[in-house]
Amino acid sequence: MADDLNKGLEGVLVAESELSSIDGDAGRLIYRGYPIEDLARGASYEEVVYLLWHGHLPDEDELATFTESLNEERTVDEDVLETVKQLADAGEQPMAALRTATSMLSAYEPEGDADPDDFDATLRKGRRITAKIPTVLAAFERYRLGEEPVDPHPDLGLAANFLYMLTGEEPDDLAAETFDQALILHADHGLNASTFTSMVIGSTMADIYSAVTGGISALSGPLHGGANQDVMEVLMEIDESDLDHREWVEQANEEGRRIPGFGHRVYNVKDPRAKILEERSEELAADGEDKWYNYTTTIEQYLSEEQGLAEKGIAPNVDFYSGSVYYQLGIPIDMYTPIFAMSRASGWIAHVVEYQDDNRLIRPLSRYTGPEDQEFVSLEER
Ligand SMILES: CC(=O)SCCNC(=O)CCNC(=O)[C@H](O)C(C)(C)COP(=O)(O)OP(=O)(O)OC[C@H]1O[C@@H](n2cnc3c(N)ncnc32)[C@H](O)[C@@H]1OP(=O)(O)O
Ligand SMILES: O=C([O-])CC(=O)C(=O)O
Repeated sequence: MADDLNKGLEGVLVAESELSSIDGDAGRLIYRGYPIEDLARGASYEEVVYLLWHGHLPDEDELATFTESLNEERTVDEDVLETVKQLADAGEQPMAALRTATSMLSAYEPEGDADPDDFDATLRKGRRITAKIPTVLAAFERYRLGEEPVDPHPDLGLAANFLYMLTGEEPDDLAAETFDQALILHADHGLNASTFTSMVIGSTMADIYSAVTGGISALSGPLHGGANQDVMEVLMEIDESDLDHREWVEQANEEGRRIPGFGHRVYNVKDPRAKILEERSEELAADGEDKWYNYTTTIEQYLSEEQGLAEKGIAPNVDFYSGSVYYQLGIPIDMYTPIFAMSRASGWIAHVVEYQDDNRLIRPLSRYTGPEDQEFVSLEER
């Protein structure tokens, strides 16, 4: 066993989890047994977070209490906001600003001294993190526009409140519902790279702020959460190019460029979340500008069928359609990956608590391929 090399831990089973399950051949995703389609259409993000953290869908009283407790935690300490402003003024990327601010939030955590195996306390901390991330991100956006942050709206849910704090205006129902759905779709996805990162950190019995900060770091890369921003940038590059979008993709292919938003370690068919986001993108396009939706569908058709990617099991992932959805909601492009983090934080927290409850330090092996028996030579004689 120790001699088998599994680069990228591909196909390696390292944990048991009751949180989410993916059937990569059927294109099926469930959270605690509920199909993602049902949750996206019927639940709110708050209900899904409750489901992930507490094991069942909340009844009305449970949801009201949970929502109120999240809403009460939305305010962020002035010191953290001051740092967020400094980061915005310095031109920091929003994902990096979120990483720094999330780490700083722990200094203002009222239960900072709680034992790491006090899982109720960890979930309360997780609630504070989940409630404050949207406030941090919206404040960052306001500061870099030279404006003051907008205070959280006590009567709006997490999704609508984020859009409100970003723009100062209450979103319409379509925007609020679409964004809420997007958050549900991104909340959890098995042992993806950022969740695994959080779990590795959690397996040392480190605190949840460290685990979430690590998750944000892992999510930022272009092979993972960073792909949603890349998709939109590709669509804009196509829009500005003299080539039509099929020719552009053909040329990119010849240059060996990978199209972001395609391919997945687990799915061999179209990601079920991409299907839902495609529908939302179409709906938003019918209400406004349709070129982004048209680009994505034509590119999907071209790559999947004419370039044969579908046959090779390379299909659109969740990031392929989220970019055009967020663009149509008026969200700045470099906020797309932070929004992914805003949602996925709930999944990281759920996995860390689940894993720590039956913890085993995560510590794999590497095969040494360096030299043996080197003769040490002192610095003066080298
Ligand atoms: C939320 C998420 O994290 S979803 C993923 C977001 N990331 C992206 O969208 C970035 C683009 N996609 C990729 O880079 C990859 O598909 C990954 C990293 C997501 C998954 O990759 P892996 O499981 O490691 O697959 P790997 O990179 O080995 O690719 C397997 C084959 O598919 C091809 N392939 C993978 N992605 C793409 C793509 N976007 N476009 C064209 N071909 C691709 C590879 O060239 C390779 O082909 P080959 O076997 O002929 O060499
Ligand atoms: O599961 C993965 O490898 C990538 C991921 O986070 C997702 O698709 O949501």
